[in-house]
Amino acid sequence: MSSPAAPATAVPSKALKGTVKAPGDKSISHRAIIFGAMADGITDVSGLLRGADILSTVGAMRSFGAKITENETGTWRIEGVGATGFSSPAEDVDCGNAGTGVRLIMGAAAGYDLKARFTGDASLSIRPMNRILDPLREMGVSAEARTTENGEPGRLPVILKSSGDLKPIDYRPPHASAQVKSALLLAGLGAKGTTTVIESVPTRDHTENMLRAFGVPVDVKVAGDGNHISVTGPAKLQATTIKVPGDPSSAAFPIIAALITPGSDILVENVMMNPTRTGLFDTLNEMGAFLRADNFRKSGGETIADIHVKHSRLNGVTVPEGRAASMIDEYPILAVAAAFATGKTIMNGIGELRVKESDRIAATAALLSENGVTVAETKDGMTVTGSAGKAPLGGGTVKTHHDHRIAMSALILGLATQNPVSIDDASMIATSFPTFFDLMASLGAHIER
Ligand SMILES: O=C(O)C1=C[C@@H](OP(=O)(O)O)[C@@H](O)[C@H](O)C1
Ligand SMILES: C=C(OP(=O)(O)O)C(=O)O
Repeated sequence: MSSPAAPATAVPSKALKGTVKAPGDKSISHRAIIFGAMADGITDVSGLLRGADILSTVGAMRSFGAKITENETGTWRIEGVGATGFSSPAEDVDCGNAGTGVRLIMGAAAGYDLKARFTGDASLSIRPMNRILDPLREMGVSAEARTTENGEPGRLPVILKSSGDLKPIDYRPPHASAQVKSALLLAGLGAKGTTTVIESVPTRDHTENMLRAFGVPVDVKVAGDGNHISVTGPAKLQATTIKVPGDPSSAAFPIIAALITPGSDILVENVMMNPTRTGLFDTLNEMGAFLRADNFRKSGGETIADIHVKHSRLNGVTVPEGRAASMIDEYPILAVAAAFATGKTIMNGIGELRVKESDRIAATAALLSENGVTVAETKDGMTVTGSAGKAPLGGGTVKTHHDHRIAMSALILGLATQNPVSIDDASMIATSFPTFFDLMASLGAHIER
């Protein structure tokens, strides 16, 4: 994104009170737009996240030939390309700040006869793409990518060329990644035969669930060496109707704000409780948080619930490494909660955080130490020493490195520190949580822009 930097400051706040609704899930929103664009017929999507990442995906899908409109009630209508297939975009496909967007779209595009050039913002342009381009090349795709000045290959811009006639593969990604799994399953729809992704650690299963909703069989075999997830191509998607549930990764911000701000008592409604996404809630429960999920119901094929949260005394814990995939985007905000706990919170096996929108281990460690919290960083983890309920000093100005989750985590910290916490740039928050400021203000949080 090229919007000008927009500093913001969180001021120590009174107790947070009230009821809010979690915004639409980002992962499910990307998939709804991409799958709807590929499908035969008209897909209606309600509850879509209106974040900048999703708007980039909408733009990308239009450039491949889908017709997408939003009506006055906020429902999105997608007329998919169906049997015509994606066509080569006339312009660069700019995926903005969205790793999920660019990786899933490159996988989907690989299944068609086309050529496309993919670009992104400063943050996306330094994130690794060979994790999907290498297996796509094995399937027969030609992909040229940039090598950085430091010699790191596989960066955007990427020029992808495919005949659409792909070879199915069996692939075990070296990192736990739903984006890699999803890209390969989408490419597999265009291959003749069965493409299998083998996951040693399960990652979010939204692609599997949503492909089934679009009429594509997805086979999952649980074996000793992991889950074998297969699609058999050529396969066609049939348009459907999607209701997007609320995003647990966004809900994490008001939830932790309430846990650390004395006297708080809030309800966050509409939170997706898919077990591949709820590792943070398990961890907070182990830390002794008052967190009660209630009113479980089904929405858009997922279970959702309302979460009641009260300010709590937290204890430090060791987060099991096997849980990382189910809370991968929540470590920066967990580290903020850990700053208030009694004892140390040890987070290991999270090297993947170094290749997100920013190096989130380094950025989180800097965020905390700038504000008087003791934190030790390792190659693939960090340990936070909590203040045993005492408000940390605060007063720092945090560098957000084009990273929405670092920006929001710093502002939440500043609601419960002794002094205000500032950030250099709040503009990226709109990528995943465009209603963050209004939602937090409705709970009584004092954040100045
Ligand atoms: O598939 C998805 O929707 C996502 C997968 C995760 O990335 P990785 O697959 O790189 O772990 C996560 O960090 C991202 O926010 C969304
Ligand atoms: C890592 C994230 O997203 P993406 O990979 O889609 O940029 C995130 O939202 O925290």
